[in-house]
Amino acid sequence: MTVAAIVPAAGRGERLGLGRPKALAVVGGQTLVARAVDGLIEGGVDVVVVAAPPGDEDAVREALDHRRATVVTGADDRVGSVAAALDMLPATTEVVVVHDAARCLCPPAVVRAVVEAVRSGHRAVVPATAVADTLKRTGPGGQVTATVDRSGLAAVQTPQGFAAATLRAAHEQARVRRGAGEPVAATDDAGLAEDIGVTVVTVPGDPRAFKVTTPLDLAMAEALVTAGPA
Ligand SMILES: Nc1ccn([C@@H]2O[C@H](COP(=O)(O)OP(=O)(O)OP(=O)(O)O)[C@@H](O)[C@H]2O)c(=O)n1
Ligand SMILES: C[C@](O)(CO)[C@H](O)COP(=O)(O)O
Repeated sequence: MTVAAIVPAAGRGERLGLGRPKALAVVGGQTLVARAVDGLIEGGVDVVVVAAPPGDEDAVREALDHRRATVVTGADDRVGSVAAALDMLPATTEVVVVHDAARCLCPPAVVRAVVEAVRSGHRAVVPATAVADTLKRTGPGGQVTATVDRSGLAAVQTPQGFAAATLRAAHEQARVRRGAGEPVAATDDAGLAEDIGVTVVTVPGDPRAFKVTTPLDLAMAEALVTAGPA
């Protein structure tokens, strides 16, 4: 059974503000994209396809060095980048995990848990953590309009795992809807699977799988790498 990984790495990293793609930012001497790919391979995936920012494909290939990964050109948004990589997966692929380059310190154990849950028969699997903050709904002027009951809420990470046919069907529907001028609101692949009626299950996520989004996140990643294994 081939387990493939798609690594969306084509974002511009506007919130990080380095003036170059976030996937090429460096933590402990390694780029985020290289770290993410290493974690996936250590987690047991057989094939890796990375979506690079258009124009930065060679820089991503260089960052990946000798790693077993194919680089494709990404798109304007994450859904398009994942779709471009999905087209490149071998036909023998049965399980696919989609993993943000930006979640570069995700422990391989999370990759294994997600793959195992798909192998056991779930069509869509996400790692999830509890929400720590109190959540408020806000209106005009930032005024609080309600306190949200967080007991039924989870913060969802990547890698997200899918039966290959499910991920293909979910992206095909998104493509068709976009082609018809309909907006596709999902911010993750599990959301696209939900849109076609697939049940998504959770496995425990890990705080180290946080997404490097801002300069503070990058500093936190650097500190964690310097501190060594938890
Ligand atoms: N067009 C895009 C946009 C995002 N991503 C990837 O999706 C993941 C999650 O996206 P996010 O953290 O929001 O990254 P950016 O889009 O780069 O961030 P920003 O909004 O600050 O520019 C990242 O690994 C990013 O590279 C992608 O492959 N293609
Ligand atoms: C896919 C994701 O990492 C799940 O938490 C997240 O939705 C991606 O972040 P974005 O800011 O929505 O691109």
